[in-house]
Amino acid sequence: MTDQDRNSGTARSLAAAVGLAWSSGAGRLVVRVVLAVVASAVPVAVAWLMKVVLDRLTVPDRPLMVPVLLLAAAGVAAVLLPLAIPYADAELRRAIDLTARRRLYAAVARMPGLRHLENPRFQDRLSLATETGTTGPSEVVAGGLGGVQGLLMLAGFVATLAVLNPWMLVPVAMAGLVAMNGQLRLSRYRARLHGGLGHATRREFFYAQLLNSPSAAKEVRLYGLGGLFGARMLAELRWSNARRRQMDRRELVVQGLHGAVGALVAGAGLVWAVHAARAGRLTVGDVSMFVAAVAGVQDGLTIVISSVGRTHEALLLFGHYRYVVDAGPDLPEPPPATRRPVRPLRKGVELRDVWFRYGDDLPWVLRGVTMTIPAGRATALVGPNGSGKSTLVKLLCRFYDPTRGAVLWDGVDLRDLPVDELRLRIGTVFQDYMAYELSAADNIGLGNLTELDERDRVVAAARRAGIHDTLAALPRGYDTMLSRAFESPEHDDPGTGVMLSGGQWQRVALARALMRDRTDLLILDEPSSGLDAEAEAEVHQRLREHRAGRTGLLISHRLSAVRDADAIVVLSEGAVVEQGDHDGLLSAGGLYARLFGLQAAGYRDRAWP
Ligand SMILES: Nc1ncnc2c1ncn2[C@@H]1O[C@H](COP(=O)(O)OP(=O)(O)OP(=O)(O)O)[C@@H](O)[C@H]1O
Repeated sequence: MTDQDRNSGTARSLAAAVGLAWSSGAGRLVVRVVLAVVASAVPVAVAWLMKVVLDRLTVPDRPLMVPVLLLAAAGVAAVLLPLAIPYADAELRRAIDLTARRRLYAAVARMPGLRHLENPRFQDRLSLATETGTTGPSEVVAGGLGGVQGLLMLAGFVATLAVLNPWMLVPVAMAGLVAMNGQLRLSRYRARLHGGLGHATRREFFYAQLLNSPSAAKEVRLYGLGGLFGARMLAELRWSNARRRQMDRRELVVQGLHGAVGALVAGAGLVWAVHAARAGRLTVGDVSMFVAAVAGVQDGLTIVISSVGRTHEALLLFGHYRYVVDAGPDLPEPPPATRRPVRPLRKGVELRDVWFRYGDDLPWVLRGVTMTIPAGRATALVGPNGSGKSTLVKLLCRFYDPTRGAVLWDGVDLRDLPVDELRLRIGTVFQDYMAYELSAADNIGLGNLTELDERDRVVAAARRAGIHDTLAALPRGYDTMLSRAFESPEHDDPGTGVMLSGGQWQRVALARALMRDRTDLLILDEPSSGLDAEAEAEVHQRLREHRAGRTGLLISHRLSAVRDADAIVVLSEGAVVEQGDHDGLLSAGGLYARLFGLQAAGYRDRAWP
């Protein structure tokens, strides 16, 4: 990246950050600017008033009351401003943070697919955007206002110094320029460091979560993984600390040099002022103001330099936020010319020579899959681990587009259909379904937001999934929290939360998908893997009744569950290797027959002691 690109990127980030601050609360921003201006004027005013008071003190009968009263007023302002400014900053920060988060999460929610979210590089930038990006604009504003305040104060004292001894300005300005350059380099280095730490920080967080999470606790304890994960977490932390230490040392050197040069300049100035006063060229008031002016210039420079550094660094980090917010959708919208409404499924969903891989540098997962899920029929998809079944589900829900080939809804390419309309017509139980730490009713109702609060619909879905009796018997029925993570202070209240078993959770997830029973396509990816034999048979019986006349795609490794499907498609290494009904596939003697034979033998022939 050239310096020019970098500068224009920083300028765009600056404009975006200020725009965001303005739209979050113009009034608060104006108040904060006024406070910055007043805060910069107070020290200059105090220095001048002090000079006036001292000079008048040495001459009898000169009126003193007005400058003394003004000095007292400036003193009150000097006490109140350091309290008011952090308060105004915090108010501004809260408002900006709210807007920044709203925009960030809206941008992520606007990504209809999974390509961005499943990309580790995007995840790194997203975690940086979440961690530092949302505070970026308030940092930019606070840093910018600090800079304005420092600059105004600097201007006042520079003018004062110019009146007393213009030559003093030369070393002061040189020391300032050197420090400013050092600070800019430091902030660029610090932002690069933050960017480089993103991955290590995520790994560290990942290990910390494993050590703390109740869901990982069983394996962590049984396999004695605590020490290993702890050591790996600390290794990530040590690695990040080493880089942070390097940064701190650079900062120490640059800021130490700046401070030493500043102190030398101030010392030399003081020697000159004392000599000039002795020689009668300066009054006592002049000396007092000179000392205040040199200190003020140094302070002003320090404020400007650190504000520039802080703003610059915040802008560079804000770049990650802008990257995520501006990333745009990860699936192309259908162009208006070819965009078609999603009609109820009449013929079926067809995959036509579908090839797919997750990235250009990754292997093919689907290799020329051609198959049809006919409307009103139950189709089963089976195949060994890693053969691409769940990936195919992702394409059906249009989380990804095929790399080659097409998925057609009644002959219309999914890419020509509005994705949100399409998804309203699909109900899915994913293999890695979610267990929301919410109430039982919410866990089911989330499957259809328009009916979230319709208890009878929620109960009907729970009945179909065979989980109604369990949920109705909970301490607060459907309003019981399915989690103990947010236990209320009334610890002995059993209604605060319960834990479900794996199979019960699976039924809840199934009920969630069944909330969309008016949809056209029901996809069940391993819906019964956690159920006991009786429960599985019962759920499949219910699903058979529910499926009657509907379009369904059932994925299961338990071939007994798919044997009565209208058609069974067998996938192996990303390709369809056979399809037909259960009897036809058995007599064909291919992969399906072999897998079915193995499972059946497992039940039949095992000799138990
Ligand atoms: N997000 C992803 N990024 C990269 N590769 C992926 C991703 N998801 C899945 N894969 C790869 O795609 C291949 C197929 O995975 P998929 O989950 O579709 O198989 P499956 O047939 O559902 O397997 P199983 O029966 O074990 O559930 C695997 O090799 C897997 O590593």
